[in-house]
Amino acid sequence: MTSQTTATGVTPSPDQIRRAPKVLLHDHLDGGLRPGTIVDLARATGYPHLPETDPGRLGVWFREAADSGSLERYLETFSHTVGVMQTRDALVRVARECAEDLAEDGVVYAEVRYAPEQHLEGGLTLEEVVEAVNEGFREGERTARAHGHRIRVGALLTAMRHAARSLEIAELANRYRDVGVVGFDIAGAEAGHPPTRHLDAFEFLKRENNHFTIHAGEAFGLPSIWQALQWCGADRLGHGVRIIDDIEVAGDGTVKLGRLASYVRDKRVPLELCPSSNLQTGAASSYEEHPIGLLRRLHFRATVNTDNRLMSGTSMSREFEHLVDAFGYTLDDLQWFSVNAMKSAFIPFDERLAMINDVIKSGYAELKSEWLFQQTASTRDSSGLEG
Ligand SMILES: O=c1[nH]cnc2c1ncn2[C@H]1C[C@H](O)[C@@H](CO)O1
Ligand SMILES: [Zn+2]
Repeated sequence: MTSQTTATGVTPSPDQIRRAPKVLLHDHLDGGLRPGTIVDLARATGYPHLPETDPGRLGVWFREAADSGSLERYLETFSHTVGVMQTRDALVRVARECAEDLAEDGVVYAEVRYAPEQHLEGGLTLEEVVEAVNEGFREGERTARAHGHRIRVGALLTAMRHAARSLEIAELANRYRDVGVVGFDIAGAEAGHPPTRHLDAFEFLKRENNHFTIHAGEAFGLPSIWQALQWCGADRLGHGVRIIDDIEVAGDGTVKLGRLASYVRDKRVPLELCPSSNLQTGAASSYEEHPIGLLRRLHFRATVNTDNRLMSGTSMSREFEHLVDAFGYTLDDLQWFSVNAMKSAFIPFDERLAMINDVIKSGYAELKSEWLFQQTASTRDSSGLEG
């Protein structure tokens, strides 16, 4: 694909997409390990259950096993990544590499989530887990900077929705809120595990003026989104893609929003959309048919995310590439998604504003101006003015 103009902007090349400043709000630490690191850690920690020990084949195994059409089967693959993340050293390394990989991909701000309760089998306490991951993120930010990339990473602490530790994890997130943790989440199989089972955790966080997102509207539809917003008070929706069920598009193209979809749009509720992940779990059937196209047109607060880079063999750049191919998005569209995501981050308003004005808008302006100069040069060449 080469860069070209459209009426509304510039269609970006893969290289421009990689260099564009990107913001990632929904990425799982235990869904983004490098295959080679999983093999190393399994060897170092004596984890005997890996389905493959060659990194290349292991990467393929994760993508294929996760490509099942069911969220429950998709989630089974995490037993191997979580299985090798049970020591302090493993957690520091995985978090450091996560920050490095995101920075290398042009992500300038990321909120990365994980469930501390899943990393206690080697004898770590919840606090030791959080401190190890924070240390890894700080190291990764430093090594990224040494390689010429700037990234800031905040952690979201996830509680598993089938378990009963959400209040404890919410309290943990609150204790570490000014030291690396920016919010809270619940994840895991959606059907049969409504978010309302965790009301005490959400009410605690609201009383503390803290932030949280909820995985909702992925495998289960509108009732899950409604509960997450109207019972639990979620600030953002993890996925939320099934809000599309409350939007009717008539044959003549007119669009009618139901009450819930109107609320989500009117209140600017951020949707943490994850296109590739949705294709694997069956929440969408192709990139072209993914609801993000309509949601972007209707000006929902849509954001683009990776969910699990290992299981989907993806990155932020690849997610953007898929959308550029499917919907003809321009640099202006990618900037719109990035600004939407930055507006929706859980860090303070003044810091979000500075990221938008001093990093994101200026980064996209630079990419757009590059194109302008290339065009000018080739126009002058072909007009013979240079001769
Ligand atoms: O897309 C998802 N939906 C629900 N749960 C998920 C998804 N991706 C990962 N998880 C779960 C599995 C991980 O072990 C856990 C914490 O990151 O979150
Ligand atoms: Zn997720």
